[in-house]
Amino acid sequence: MSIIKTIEELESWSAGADRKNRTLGLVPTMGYLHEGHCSLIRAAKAENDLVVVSVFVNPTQFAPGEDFESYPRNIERDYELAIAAGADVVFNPEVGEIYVPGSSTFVEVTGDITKKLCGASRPTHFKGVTTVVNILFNIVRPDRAYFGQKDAQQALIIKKMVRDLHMPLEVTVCPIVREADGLAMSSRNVYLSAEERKQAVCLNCGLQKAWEYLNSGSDDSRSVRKLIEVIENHIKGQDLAVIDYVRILDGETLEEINGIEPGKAALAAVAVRFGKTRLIDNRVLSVEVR
Ligand SMILES: Nc1ncnc2c1ncn2[C@@H]1O[C@H](COP(=O)(O)OP(=O)(O)OP(=O)(O)O)[C@@H](O)[C@H]1O
Ligand SMILES: CC(C)(CO)[C@@H](O)C(=O)[O-]
Ligand code: BAL
Repeated sequence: MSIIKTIEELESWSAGADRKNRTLGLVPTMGYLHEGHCSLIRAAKAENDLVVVSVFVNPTQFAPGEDFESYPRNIERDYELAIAAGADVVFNPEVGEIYVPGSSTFVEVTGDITKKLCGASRPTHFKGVTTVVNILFNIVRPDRAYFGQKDAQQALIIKKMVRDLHMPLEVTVCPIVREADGLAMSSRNVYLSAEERKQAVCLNCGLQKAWEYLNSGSDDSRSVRKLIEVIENHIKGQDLAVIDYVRILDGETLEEINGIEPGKAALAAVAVRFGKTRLIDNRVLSVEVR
């Protein structure tokens, strides 16, 4: 099997793959694969007979001036890593294969869930994501699709889209895979200079400090305002870090909350720029019901 570039080739593979009796898991990616992606492929392989990994740098989720052109690409290496992790097929279409000439249809999830966090900094981003994910679902027709918790807001939005539109598949969200020092793996980490890379660990450390404060027993340990301050103060200690956002919101709806309620998950999410590189990370915060 080699890299599949067209829908026609994918359909002919699918026709020979006994799809009626075999389940298929899809792992959508933008390529430049790392261990985070491989963990999704392994999860897909454990639960399905067949696994398709798509590698497509989707232009509609990048705004003008963002890094669409310079996004790291290495399809040969991606192919090797995907197959080693258990993929049956790597689907790597050209832009014109996904977006037919004259294409003008978008799928958009509305409300707080797409407007907050990355939706505030990248207002057209999620409309591009939900549109391409929809197109990939229509082409591949998976039984299950796999996404990473690193992009927590994206995962919530896709789950909502699937629910709202009665899409006939299951969405699984896999845990964040981190480097040894705690930095969340991301294809964009390769943009970082040596000094930026060292300081980038502050996203995860700031989130860890919030977790520790939440469990410290202080009077204000459940206060969202205080926990945000804890994270911000930690990140501001790094001279190259420029905060885009630090927010703590309802873990399902991304609505505003004032405090962490027992038995209810909250999402602490951060986006931080190091030069031209924008990194994101998050942690689910919860306290036990007593
Ligand atoms: N560290 C990680 N752990 C778990 N899943 C991840 C991780 N990094 C990416 N993913 C997931 O892999 C899928 C494809 O992501 P993508 O190709 O954009 O990689 P990325 O490393 O997040 O890239 P970027 O640098 O663009 O954010 C998404 O569902 C994403 O959440
Ligand atoms: C889901 C996705 C592959 C859609 O282009 C992308 O947003 C990503 O890699 O997270
Ligand atoms: N994983 C996020 C894809 C993006 O930033 O466009």
